[in-house]
Amino acid sequence: MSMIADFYGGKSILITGATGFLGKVLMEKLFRTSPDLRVIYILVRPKAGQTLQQRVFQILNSKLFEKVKEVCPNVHEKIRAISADLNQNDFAISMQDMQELLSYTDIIFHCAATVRFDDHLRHAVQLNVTATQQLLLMASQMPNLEAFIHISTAFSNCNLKHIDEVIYPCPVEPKKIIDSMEWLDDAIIDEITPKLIGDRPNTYTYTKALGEMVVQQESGKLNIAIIRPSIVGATWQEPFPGWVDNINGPTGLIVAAGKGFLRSIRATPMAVADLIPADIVVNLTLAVGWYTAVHRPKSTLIYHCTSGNLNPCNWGKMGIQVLATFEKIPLERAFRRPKADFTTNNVTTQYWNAVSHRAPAIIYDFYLRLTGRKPRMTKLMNRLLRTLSMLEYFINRSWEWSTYNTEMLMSKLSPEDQRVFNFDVRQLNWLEYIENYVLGVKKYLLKEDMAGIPEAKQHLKRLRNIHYLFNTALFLIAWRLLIARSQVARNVWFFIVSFCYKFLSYFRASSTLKV
Ligand SMILES: CCCCCCCCCCCCCCCCCCCCCCCC(=O)SCCNC(=O)CCNC(=O)[C@H](O)C(C)(C)COP(=O)(O)OP(=O)(O)OC[C@H]1O[C@@H](n2cnc3c(N)ncnc32)[C@H](O)[C@@H]1OP(=O)(O)O
Ligand SMILES: NC(=O)C1=CN([C@@H]2O[C@H](COP(=O)(O)OP(=O)(O)OC[C@H]3O[C@@H](n4cnc5c(N)ncnc54)[C@H](OP(=O)(O)O)[C@@H]3O)[C@@H](O)[C@H]2O)C=CC1
Repeated sequence: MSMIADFYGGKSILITGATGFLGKVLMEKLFRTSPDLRVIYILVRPKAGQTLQQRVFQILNSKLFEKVKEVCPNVHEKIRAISADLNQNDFAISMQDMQELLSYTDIIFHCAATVRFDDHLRHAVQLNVTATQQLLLMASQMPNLEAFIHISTAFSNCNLKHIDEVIYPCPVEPKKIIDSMEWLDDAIIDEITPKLIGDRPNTYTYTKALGEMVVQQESGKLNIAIIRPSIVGATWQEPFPGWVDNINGPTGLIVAAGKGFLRSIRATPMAVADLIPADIVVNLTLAVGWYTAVHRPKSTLIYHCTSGNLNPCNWGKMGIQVLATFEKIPLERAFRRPKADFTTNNVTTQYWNAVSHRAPAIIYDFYLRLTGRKPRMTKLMNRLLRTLSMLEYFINRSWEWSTYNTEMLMSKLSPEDQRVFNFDVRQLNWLEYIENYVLGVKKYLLKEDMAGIPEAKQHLKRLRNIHYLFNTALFLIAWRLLIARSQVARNVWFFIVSFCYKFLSYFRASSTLKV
């Protein structure tokens, strides 16, 4: 009998960010392990021309929720989508919905955030700080609330090398930042952003750190915990291996490598790749929800959900396994054969960017133009290079995260809960996980059919032949130009040709003698 699954039975749970990558995996696990929960309220905004209902319908009818429908056939009755925009005052929730939320919510999982690294500070503060503050205010008016679980990131203090499960204060108080965002204009905000974020690489990590401070300051009498996952990757085991549906973190680069766009990446192969599968994050989150509500720790506990100190993998190992998987199971219609390498300094990075990224894009766009089509590869390549430059900070450094609270929690779980809500990253086999991750990218993100693999392999063979042909032509042109200009080159060429001729004459003579 799982105590955690039992705990969520009959509960009304509020999830923000439920339409996001982590939010969906969280909802799925909740429904699957506690089908008798009362309701899951999700705060959703209409998006991309879809109504709330259409968004929920799409989620519930996705592959991710197939198992849920077997154990919880009335899942659509247990999910209550509430129209909300976290950028608005009171989240633009109707009075009636607000009343329902305040009266019934037992547990809150706050996952919503902007995870864009380059978001404007005003927007990042609004979502990652102000919205968190507003949600805490709402929570403080909920008479039945048992726990408030805030999802942060292990990189909120990435300016430090060793990070403990504590909140590190930022120099400027979050309240001051929130206030100033109201009256400063965009130009001034742009100017002060580098000063405010200091030695953090982007507005995302900075505002997530401010968000944690707000949680600490506004906790009041609430029962709160903070979870800090590192780089969340595809699922490891549940509901099935390799599920992923967005291009954040390493996923976008895996796609780019598989399609042959990404040929070189500035990374330190030995730096720790602190990936953590989404299902591990979700299992820890649910265990933390249970522990916080039932054991009511005296202070706000922070849980690191990281892999580096317990079962480290590095970018080198990951990169090799990604490419090895693409050898066996290539993506369809690749631009070039998947072949990439790490560079370690600025000069080689610039060189390979010019030779392996920009030049092929220009040549391909030239070909598109010649054939009357719209050029697009240069634009796409510039986007990839920009993304690479944004991610570089995280793939050239290693961090140490202590995991005392996470390990303490593991020891408090019953053997059954340790099995059902497994967040022990030591059991993960990286090579197997990465292979499933790559397969998941192909199947669930790109929605490619496995039946297309032979054709994808054929396509790669054609690309290889084009590559050989192109290189031979390039060599011959270069050589021809050299011969025309240099006596030494002409002499070498004469020597090679006469050597080959003599070699062939010798073989012809000896085979004639044998006959
Ligand atoms: C020896 C062998 C070597 C072999 C090497 C090769 C193997 C390769 C594998 C190795 C990989 C190593 C990778 C390491 C990556 C490390 C990542 C570290 C991240 C740590 C961060 C901390 C973790 C967190 O807490 S946050 C969560 C992570 N957040 C992110 O990842 C967000 C990052 N992204 C951004 O900030 C932006 O997207 C940005 C700035 C990078 C690019 O912005 P831009 O405006 O240029 O583009 P977009 O508009 O954002 O998107 C372009 C395009 O993509 C579509 N899109 C965007 N997001 C999504 C999405 N979530 N889902 C689906 N589609 C998305 C978007 O619609 C655009 O499409 P269009 O068609 O052009 O409209
Ligand atoms: N992915 C990762 O690698 C990591 C993530 N995290 C943290 O985990 C949490 C979840 O991240 P993840 O699932 O990857 O992120 P996603 O970008 O996939 O999801 C973000 C969620 O927030 C919602 N949201 C954004 N803006 C608003 C708004 N104005 N009103 C209502 N909802 C909004 C999105 O809704 P919509 O669908 O409408 O856009 C979406 O549901 C975040 O707090 C993030 O900081 C921490 C470490 C690593």
